[in-house]
Amino acid sequence: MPTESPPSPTPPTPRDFLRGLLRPHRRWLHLAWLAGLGAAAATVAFAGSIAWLVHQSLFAPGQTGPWPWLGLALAAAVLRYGLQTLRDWSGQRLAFAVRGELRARLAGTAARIGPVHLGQRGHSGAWASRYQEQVDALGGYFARYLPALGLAFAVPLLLLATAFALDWIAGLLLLLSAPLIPVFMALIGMGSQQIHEEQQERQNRLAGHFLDRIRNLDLLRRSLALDVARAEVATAAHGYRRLSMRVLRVAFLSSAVMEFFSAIAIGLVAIYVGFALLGFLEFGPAGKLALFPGLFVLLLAPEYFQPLRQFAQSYHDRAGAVAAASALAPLLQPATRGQPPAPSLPAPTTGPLLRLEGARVRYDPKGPPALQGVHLEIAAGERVGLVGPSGSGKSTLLALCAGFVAADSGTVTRAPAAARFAWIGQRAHLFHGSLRENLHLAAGPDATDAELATALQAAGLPVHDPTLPLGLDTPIGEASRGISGGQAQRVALARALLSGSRLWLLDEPTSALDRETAEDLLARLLRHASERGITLLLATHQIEIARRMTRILRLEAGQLCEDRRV
Ligand SMILES: Nc1ncnc2c1ncn2[C@@H]1O[C@H](COP(=O)(O)OP(=O)(O)OP(=O)(O)O)[C@@H](O)[C@H]1O
Repeated sequence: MPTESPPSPTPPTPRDFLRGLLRPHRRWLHLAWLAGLGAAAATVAFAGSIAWLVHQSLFAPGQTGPWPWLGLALAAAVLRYGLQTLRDWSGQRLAFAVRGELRARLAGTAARIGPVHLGQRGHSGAWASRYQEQVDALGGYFARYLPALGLAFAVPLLLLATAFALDWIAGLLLLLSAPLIPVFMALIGMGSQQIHEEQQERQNRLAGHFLDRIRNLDLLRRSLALDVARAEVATAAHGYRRLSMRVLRVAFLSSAVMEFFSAIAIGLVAIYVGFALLGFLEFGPAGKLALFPGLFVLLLAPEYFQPLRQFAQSYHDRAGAVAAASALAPLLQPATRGQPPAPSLPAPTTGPLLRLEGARVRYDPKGPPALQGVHLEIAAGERVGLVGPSGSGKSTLLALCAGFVAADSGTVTRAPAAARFAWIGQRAHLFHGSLRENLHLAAGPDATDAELATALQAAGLPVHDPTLPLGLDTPIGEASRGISGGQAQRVALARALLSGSRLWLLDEPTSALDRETAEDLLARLLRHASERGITLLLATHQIEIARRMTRILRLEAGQLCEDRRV
């Protein structure tokens, strides 16, 4: 029964994405808010006890000693410090948990969508930048902005209620000055978000740009274009620096606006309290304002603005996080158009290893299919050669069997023995690390050095080869730097042997090698496969290689046009 591709899901908005990230870790935010509120209550106790202490020592010096009030002030200060530390710590815990989970999801998505589709969601430089910098860019939002957001409402309300209880005019002054700040902050914030988005886009481009040039250093040197490449990287870096300075300017501007308005408001309260205490103001409660409530309110005024100030300082964290979220959300989409999850048919316990029924693969929903109407059964132990002109769909058929791409129509059924496979392409993908580490990727962490050496020997690369001076400890650079192409393919064969897979998918494994090395590698590959009863699917342009298989499939324009046993 054919399956059609569902419409591609739209990524969540940045706000929904951020909300989704927060949901499982909400408790840390609640703890931060509670600790912040507790710290505000301790601040009220501290200001009250200091104001009372001054009042008593001026107007009733002999009544009670200063010690109880000093003790209370000290206890309140210590409590406030402790609770503020708890608030900051909970915010950091929240950011830590969210970033860890997001990185795990990104890595999981990259593994799930596989190598073919990974490139469609951004080049490797952009993935690296998103995995590292853009996930980090969310840190400030969770560690500072969200705790500050809740407290920017709750703490001023608590202090405002206290101020109103002491003197309603002072309370009114504070109340009227507060809304100015969010209004100006919002105006600045609108511009800041756009700059953040531009900055992150520039950062991605810079990472990709740099990586491309590093990868192609040999080519650039040979074509004498090093100076041009250097100038291009310098221009891109300069653009990024200019944009970073704009981000900083906006951050400073928002803090300055906040400081300016809070200074004016505190000044107003101070003038009111001062004039009322001196007896220049006769109206309302000002006429009979005593030192205790006056001083209490004056001490509370800067604290009233403190949460708003923190909110303002962390506001650009929000802009940065929204920009990062809009880049990260599409990466975590479950599937894009044309690659729905493969139909889940019960895995057969007997019968063919792989069965394709009317399989169609389309990379571009509007373009022609790369494969269509492929009906095929491959039995365990078969050695199948895939031939056909360039672009006929050989690699796509291998990718479909591997599960790197899904059929957008038709079905692919894999027997349990095909769930694990080894892949050898034109160039082995080796990672920066030692030879041992590269082999452990396939063999698992428990494989012994003797097992690794045996596999290398079988692949034609003895561990005591003079070109491997440090044996299994020989360092290998990314893209197999430090060893030859032939040796890299032998490492790939050793990995296939160590993996214990019953199915080997081979995409022109010898095409980049000289004739002698290619012949040796192919002979070893076929010998080990037949000794172990391994099923082979080998794409090749060389018919003489295909003739060494037990079956030949010919593809043309994505269709299977010949299937013959040799
Ligand atoms: N990742 C991709 N995204 C978009 N189109 C692709 C992708 N990979 C392959 N194609 C297209 O699918 C078609 C089949 O390509 P495929 O690589 O499977 O052919 P091939 O027979 O392996 O070619 P070659 O022998 O040159 O490697 C081609 O038209 C190709 O342009």
